[in-house]
Amino acid sequence: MPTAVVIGGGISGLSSAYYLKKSAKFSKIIILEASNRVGGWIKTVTSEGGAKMELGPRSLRATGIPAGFNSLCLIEDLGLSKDVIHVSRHEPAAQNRFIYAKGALHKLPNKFSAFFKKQAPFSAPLFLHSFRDILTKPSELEDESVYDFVTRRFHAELAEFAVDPLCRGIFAGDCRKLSLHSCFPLLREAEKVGGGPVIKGLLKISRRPIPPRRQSTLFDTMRKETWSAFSFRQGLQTLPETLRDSLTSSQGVELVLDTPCSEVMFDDGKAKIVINGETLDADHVVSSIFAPDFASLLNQEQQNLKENLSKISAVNAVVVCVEFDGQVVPPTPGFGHLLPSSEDKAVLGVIYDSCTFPTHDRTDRPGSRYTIMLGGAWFDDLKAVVPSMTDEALGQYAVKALQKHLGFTQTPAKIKVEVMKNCIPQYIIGHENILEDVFAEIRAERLPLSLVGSSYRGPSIHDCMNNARVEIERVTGASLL
Ligand SMILES: Cc1cc2nc3c(=O)[nH]c(=O)nc-3n(C[C@H](O)[C@H](O)[C@H](O)COP(=O)(O)OP(=O)(O)OC[C@H]3O[C@@H](n4cnc5c(N)ncnc54)[C@H](O)[C@@H]3O)c2cc1C
Ligand SMILES: C=CC1=C(C)c2cc3[nH]c(cc4nc(cc5[nH]c(cc1n2)c(C)c5CCC(=O)O)C(CCC(=O)O)=C4C)c(C)c3C=C
Repeated sequence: MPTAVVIGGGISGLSSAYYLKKSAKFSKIIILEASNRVGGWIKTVTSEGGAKMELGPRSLRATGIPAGFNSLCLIEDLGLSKDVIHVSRHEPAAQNRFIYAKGALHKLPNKFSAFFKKQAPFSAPLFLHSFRDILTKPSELEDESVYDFVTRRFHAELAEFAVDPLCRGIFAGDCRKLSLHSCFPLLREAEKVGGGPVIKGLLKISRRPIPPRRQSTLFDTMRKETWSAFSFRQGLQTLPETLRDSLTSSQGVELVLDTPCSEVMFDDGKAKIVINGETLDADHVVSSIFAPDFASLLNQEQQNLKENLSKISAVNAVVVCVEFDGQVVPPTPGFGHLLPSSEDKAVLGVIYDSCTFPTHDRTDRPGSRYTIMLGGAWFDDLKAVVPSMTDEALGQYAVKALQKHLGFTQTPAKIKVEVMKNCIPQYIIGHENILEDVFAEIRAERLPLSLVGSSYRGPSIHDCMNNARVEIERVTGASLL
């Protein structure tokens, strides 16, 4: 009776368990979760009055095949289509994205004509920066930083005022250290297939037909209704909770909460997993936890693997969700604004939650929600300006930044602070080499081990779910979309 053990009950672990179950190749699937809940970084809290506060991720991007398509198929199969809420591409929350630079808010270009106008904080129309792209040959480098790539092919100004804040809004990371190869593989590929010009390469790639492997009504709806981003009526936590319910109501699946795995050993093609001092035998192990945390569970026999996995780093962030009484609106409605690191190291950006998903506002009376994100790769800079690092001091610091950026004089009625340790892995230059060594060793030693989760190939919820499917398809040989 083959048994699979999944370590971690975040979105990657739950998706892996779902696909393991779907494959019907294991008669027993055990999910071990250290905390008392599922979802990992996905965490929605509902305050009195019914307002939803997302303490981690808040939306999924409406994107195509394969990763976005995979998520919508899974959401549809879980019976969640009716619970999805979306922002359409034509709404201000999708059209208006800002950066706060040189002490003011600037709208990022959102239509073709905007590229031909000079728009602060840029010193020239953005189309001028595309000339260098046309004239620059492809790089021979194996990898380079995202910042170096953009500066080499376009302009340092684009790197500083657009790409630096973008990387803060996806990786909470520093684009001078992040790897182009691992963070934006499509841009690297575009340079290669375009023979230089990235714009030409992106056009070529976009013309490649990727036939869908199945039909999805929800995906068709997304396209027809031109969604930009989506969530769920009761918040993002609906997704892991529905996965949990689907799994625990299936035969042969066991979810064990409050149970950290403390050791993993491999012997003769099998695995032994230690929990609460007892040993569990498994035919296959799926680790969905942060790579260095998994490394710490391995013994000296896997010294090489331990060392390589420990090289993957992550950053800490602080999420401050605030709620005002009444209508407190930004100068222009939009998704939110990001800050270049040259503007403010400690403050990453602000999300205008009520503009994006007003359905999540309190239902008993008017209220307005915002989220301020702090720290990331600049966590030490945050510590320097908020030495006590108490929830109260962090909350006050975040509110001051919000008031300054948006010109508010009101103070929020509610402030919720969440300090998140190692919440977002950093794919720094050379990340792909580490992964190659790790996966080569697993193959060479025939370890019954799958590594999934945000530590490896993409931090978005789409990436986590799609990579889980791809890996379980590899292990089981089943087609699972
Ligand atoms: C602030 C923030 C905002 C984000 N915004 C977005 C967004 O808008 N859109 C988007 O797509 N993505 C976003 N992301 C990224 C996304 O949320 C994460 O990458 C994703 O949720 C990671 O899921 P995971 O299952 O791989 O890992 P985790 O969520 O870390 O899950 C791992 C689980 O394993 C458990 N665990 C740890 N150690 C053990 C052990 N020894 N034994 C058993 N269990 C263990 C943990 O308790 C946890 O539940 C955001 C992330 C953060 C932090
Ligand atoms: C507008 C302000 C934003 C802040 C501040 C922010 C912080 C932040 N984000 C992540 C991780 C991710 N965010 C992702 C998507 C995403 N984030 C923002 C904005 C802010 N993020 C937007 C507008 C989006 C949607 C992207 C789009 O629609 O184009 C993702 C998923 C990326 C994907 O490929 O789908 C991640 C991951 C962290 C860790 C963070 C600060 C702690």
